[in-house]
Amino acid sequence: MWRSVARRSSQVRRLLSTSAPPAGPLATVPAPCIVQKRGNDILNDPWYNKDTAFPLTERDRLGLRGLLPPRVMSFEQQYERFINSYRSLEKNTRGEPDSIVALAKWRILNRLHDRNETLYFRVLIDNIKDLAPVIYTPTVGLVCENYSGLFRRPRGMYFTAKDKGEMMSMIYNWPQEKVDMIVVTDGSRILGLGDLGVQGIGIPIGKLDLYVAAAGINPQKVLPVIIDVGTNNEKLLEDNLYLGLRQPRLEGEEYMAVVDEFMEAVHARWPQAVVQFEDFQMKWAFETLERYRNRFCMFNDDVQGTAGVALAGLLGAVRAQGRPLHDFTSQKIVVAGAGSAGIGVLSMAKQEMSRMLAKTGEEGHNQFWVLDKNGLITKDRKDLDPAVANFARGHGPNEIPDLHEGASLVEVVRKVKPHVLLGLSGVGGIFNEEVLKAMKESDSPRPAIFAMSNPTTKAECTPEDVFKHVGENAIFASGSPFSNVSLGNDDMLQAGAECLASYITDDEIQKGILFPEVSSIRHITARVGAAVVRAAVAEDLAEGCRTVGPKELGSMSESQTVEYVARNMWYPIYSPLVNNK
Ligand SMILES: NC(=O)C1=CN([C@@H]2O[C@H](COP(=O)(O)OP(=O)(O)OC[C@H]3O[C@@H](n4cnc5c(N)ncnc54)[C@H](O)[C@@H]3O)[C@@H](O)[C@H]2O)C=CC1
Ligand SMILES: CC(=O)C(=O)O
Ligand SMILES: [Mg+2]
Repeated sequence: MWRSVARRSSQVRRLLSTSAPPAGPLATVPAPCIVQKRGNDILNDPWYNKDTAFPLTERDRLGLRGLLPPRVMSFEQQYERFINSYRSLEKNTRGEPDSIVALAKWRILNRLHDRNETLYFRVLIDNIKDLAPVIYTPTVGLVCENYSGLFRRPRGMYFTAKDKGEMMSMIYNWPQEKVDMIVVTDGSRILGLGDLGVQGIGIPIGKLDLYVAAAGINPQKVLPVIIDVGTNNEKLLEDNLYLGLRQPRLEGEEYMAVVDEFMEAVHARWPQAVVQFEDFQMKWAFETLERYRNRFCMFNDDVQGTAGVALAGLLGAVRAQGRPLHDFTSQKIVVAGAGSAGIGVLSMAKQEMSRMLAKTGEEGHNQFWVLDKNGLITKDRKDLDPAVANFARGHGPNEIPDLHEGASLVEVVRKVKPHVLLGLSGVGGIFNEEVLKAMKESDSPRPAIFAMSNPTTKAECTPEDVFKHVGENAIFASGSPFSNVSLGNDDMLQAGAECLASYITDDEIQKGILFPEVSSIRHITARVGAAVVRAAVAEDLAEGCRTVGPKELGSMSESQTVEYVARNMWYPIYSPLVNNK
């Protein structure tokens, strides 16, 4: 999961301190890599392929002599060559419509990804700020919408309703022995773009690319997955070129049986793999989370991951007002969107408030006003989902008089005068001029506006709108590249969120900077990762890895844990290849 803060350019600057852990490889001599292939099979495998950079000795060893042009290029020369082609493409497409340029950039990167993973990830890591929006939101939305037409080569695995009874054997078709991280979607709610069926596979692919680049996950051990149970998108069903099942979505027990079989198959082959659920429509997001969270190593990123990062932003907003963190418990928060993401954020914010209040023994109140497509949600609403009912406004003495069921956003903002206005509605532009002008009357000296819906066209407002209508002092955050590596349960998420929030200095906070600069993301993920490891150890949930067990993790100091995490991050360098066929 990733996002960052949008700010006026005058406020943008690099944030990292020099004491951050190293982002590059720790060993200068890479360990050899045993390869079972020879000749063309190596050139056609993007994981082993080095293109023109195979040294002559390796060409001899691996049966490559004569299969490549004679000149041996260095990694650096290959890198420069690619960057030059990328820059030429930028130059040549100047003035073209944004979507054409975005897809052209995505294509050139995708071709490199299909050919040479090591070079692809080095390019991505070194240019993360420029390229994250190409491999993830907003371009990934466009890619998903056009996936069937753009398709050239498969990536990841495709499980469908027609594979019932076969998944346990299908899972062994994946060529890698070991998988650590799976991102899976059923394509039912892709960003704010709705049901895109099988075309939603672009999301797991893009997210995993970010995890490799930002968090140092080994790309050989990740698996993007789509579970295709059909689509209710009429346009796709009528499209002859659509690559998914052309049938309406399975529902109820039939749907659940397919996802159950997939989870059992994954667990049978890789019992320790983390399975991240992504972009499932709300009902399935919550149902699968409840169903699997205690049986499998899984989490839902839209519900839990978003909450972790949003909480870090909410805590940052309190600091930006020059108030102690404890004052978070009295922040008035209006949320537009009561879906998987909105309810996830609200639940975590409520937990954090309760935790803070428990320390001082104070009593808390409902600090949230939640709206969905039918306006303000109150206890008068019929057929309320239990997850949403927790946040419905009632009729008690702490309620604002005449804020009725279904009240409009502008009415709610005018009457509540919230400290924070948060959008996770999937509807572009709903924080319009009227709503933003109402935010000017906020009880906070620095009103915070979080327009978190993706892709960009679905953001509730732009930063320009905010600074124009709310004022110079406003704080703005949006959904854009930033990675979160928090896994599993809520305490670990909380630790990650608090670490992220604490990473920003008071000076930066005063300038309205709530999240660190994305170009230095590897340094930050090492620290957030270490905070999560320490929380897992404290909860007795850490399993460790190879020779480092929970005991060793528990005896590490904070800085040793950061160093341990940084040392275990994958970094793209060519390893000497040794044949074993
Ligand atoms: N920036 C980030 O980190 C993340 C952003 N998102 C974005 O959040 C959006 C919503 O995601 P989900 O909650 O999973 O979707 P969802 O479909 O589960 O929920 C959408 C909610 O918005 C409400 N809504 C629709 N129109 C509205 C309006 N005019 N005013 C107020 N509420 C309205 C719906 O009634 C529903 O409660 C998507 O655009 C997604 O891309 C989701 C996860 C992470
Ligand atoms: C960022 C994300 O997870 C979403 O927009 O769904
Ligand atoms: Mg998502």
